[in-house]
Amino acid sequence: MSDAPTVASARRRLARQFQDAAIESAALDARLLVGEVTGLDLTGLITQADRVLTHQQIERLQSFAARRLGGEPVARILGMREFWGLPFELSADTLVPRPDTETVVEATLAFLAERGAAAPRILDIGTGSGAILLALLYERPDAVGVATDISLGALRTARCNAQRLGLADRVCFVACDYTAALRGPFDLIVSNPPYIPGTEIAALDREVREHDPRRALDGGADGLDAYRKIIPESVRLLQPDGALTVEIGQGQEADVSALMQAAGLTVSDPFRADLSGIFRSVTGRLAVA
Ligand SMILES: C[S@@+](CC[C@H](N)C(=O)[O-])C[C@H]1O[C@@H](n2cnc3c(N)ncnc32)[C@H](O)[C@@H]1O
Repeated sequence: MSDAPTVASARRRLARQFQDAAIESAALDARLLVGEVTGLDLTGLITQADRVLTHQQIERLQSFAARRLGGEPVARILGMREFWGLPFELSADTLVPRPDTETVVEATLAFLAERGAAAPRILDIGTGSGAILLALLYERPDAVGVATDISLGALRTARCNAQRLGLADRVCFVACDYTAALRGPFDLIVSNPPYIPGTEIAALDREVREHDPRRALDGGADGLDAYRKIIPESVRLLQPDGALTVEIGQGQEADVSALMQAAGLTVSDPFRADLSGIFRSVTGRLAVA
C-alpha cells in the first residue's frame, strides 16, 4: 500500500502543522493551499479526498507550508483574495482587502439606493487592489468610476483586476496624491485610507506588519492624517447631495465625524459596524445647494 499523501491526508497534516504553530485559521489555510496545488475547489476537495498527490504537487505544497509557517499570509502565497465574492489579484504594492471593508461597500450601496442616483459617478481614493470600487461597479452596472492611488504598482494590479472582472470600460485609474489630479463632480466618494497611528505599526501582527505595504497602513502620528486631506478635498469634488464614506480604525468615529462636520458635511448615517461590532465606516453628506 502506498503512503503517498492524498488530498485528505495532506489537508489533515498541514492543518495540524499550522495548529501547532498557533495559526488561528489552520484548517482554512490548509484547505486553500491544498486546493491551490491540486486545482480543486471545495467540492473537489471533498469528492476527490482519496486522490493521491503527485510529486510536483507535494513539493509545491511543502514550499507553501514553509512560507505559511514563516508568517506569510495565505492570500500573499496565493497572490489573490476574495472580496465581496469576487476574486482580486494582489501584488506587493496592494493591501490584502479585508472582510471589514465590505462594510464600506454595504454603506455606499445603501446610500446610492436611497438617493436613487441613476448612473452614479464614484471616486475611490487609495484604491489598492481596486476592491471597493470594483465591487461597487459590479453591483451597479449603471455606475462609472475613477480610482486613485499614489502607488503605480497598486494601480497596475487594480487595472488587471478591472480587466479580469470585465469592468475596465467603466473605470479610469489615476496616479496622484489622494485627489490632486481630479476635478469632479462625483455623486459618491469612498476611501479606505491608511489610518494606523505610526507608532502602533511595530506592534501589529507580523502578517500585516511585514506583508502589507507601509503606505497602505501609516496614518501619521494619530492615524488621522489622511482624513485631514481627503475630507476637505472631497467637499470640493462632491455633487450637492453627494456623500463621502470612509473606512475608519477602531475608536476613530468621533474624530472622523468631527472632521467631516468641520468641513461642512452632515454625518447623518449611523456608523456601520463590522462583524465584530466595531464601527468601520462613517458617511458624511453634502447639503443640497
Ligand atoms: C488601507 S489601503 C486601502 C486599499 C483598498 N482601497 C482596500 O480597501 O483594500 C490605502 C491605500 O491608499 C494608498 N495611499 C496611501 N497614501 C496615498 C496618497 N497620498 N495618495 C493616494 N493614495 C494613497 C495606498 O497606496 C493604499 O493602496
